[in-house]
Amino acid sequence: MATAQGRTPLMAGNWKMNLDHFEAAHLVQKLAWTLDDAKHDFDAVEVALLPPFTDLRSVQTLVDGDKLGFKYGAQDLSQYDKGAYTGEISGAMLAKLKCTYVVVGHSERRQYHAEDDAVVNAKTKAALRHDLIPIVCVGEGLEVRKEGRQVQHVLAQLDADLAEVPAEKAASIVIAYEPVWAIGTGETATPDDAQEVCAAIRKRLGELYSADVAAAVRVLYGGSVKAQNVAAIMAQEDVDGALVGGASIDPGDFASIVRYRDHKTA
Ligand SMILES: O=C(CO)COP(=O)(O)O
Repeated sequence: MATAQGRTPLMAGNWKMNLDHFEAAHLVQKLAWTLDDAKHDFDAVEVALLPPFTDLRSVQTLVDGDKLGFKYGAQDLSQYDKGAYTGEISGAMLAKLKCTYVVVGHSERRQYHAEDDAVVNAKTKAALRHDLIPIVCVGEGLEVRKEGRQVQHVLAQLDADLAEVPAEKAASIVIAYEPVWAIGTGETATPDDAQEVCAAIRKRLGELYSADVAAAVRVLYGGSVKAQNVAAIMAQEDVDGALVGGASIDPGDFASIVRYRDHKTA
């Protein structure tokens, strides 16, 4: 069952640099048991696991072998397809592991690895070359938010990150709005804050591409999403899912987030 807007909600767990491959297998199994107990319909609410690179093979083996219903992907990729780039992982390697998604331009990559919009754009195009769905992250820092320039800031990132991405590819992309000040801080954007920027992103996609592309693209919110706040955020018209950090490595918490439709909203 899609949202009222016809888009399938996506709950994506960004494990960040947590869990080795043993721990990954444990989490996947616990999550599978919990969701199976709740008879979760993966077609109604898609669930993506985004573990560290070293866990991907284990996650793939479990998910594919036991037909668990999860999608999975990586947290980053190289902008290059192959060659002398020590330490990098290519889109082709991720595609070979049957990854569906790859996160691009997470604020932690931008901040700690000096990835600018040109790099994020190159990585977005690299993902698309290998038929991976990029989850392109955008979001403002606290200073920008205090000045009330969040929409302007995020749209400038979006324009640059999607430069030269053709319309036929753009419809499959996922955009994640992650205000930097709300990541790992316990601070959550209010549902209205999330809606304001997610709606602006969708409007811009309409301007850059077409009304059809704008209507098709899923826009996620990320930043301290928890079982307690997810339903109110998901009730917003232009929010199609969540990119969850901390709460995604606890099977009970993440299962509860995935099952947000069971929650009572105040
Ligand atoms: O960065 C995030 C997901 O990519 C959000 O992290 P938290 O949910 O831990 O705030």
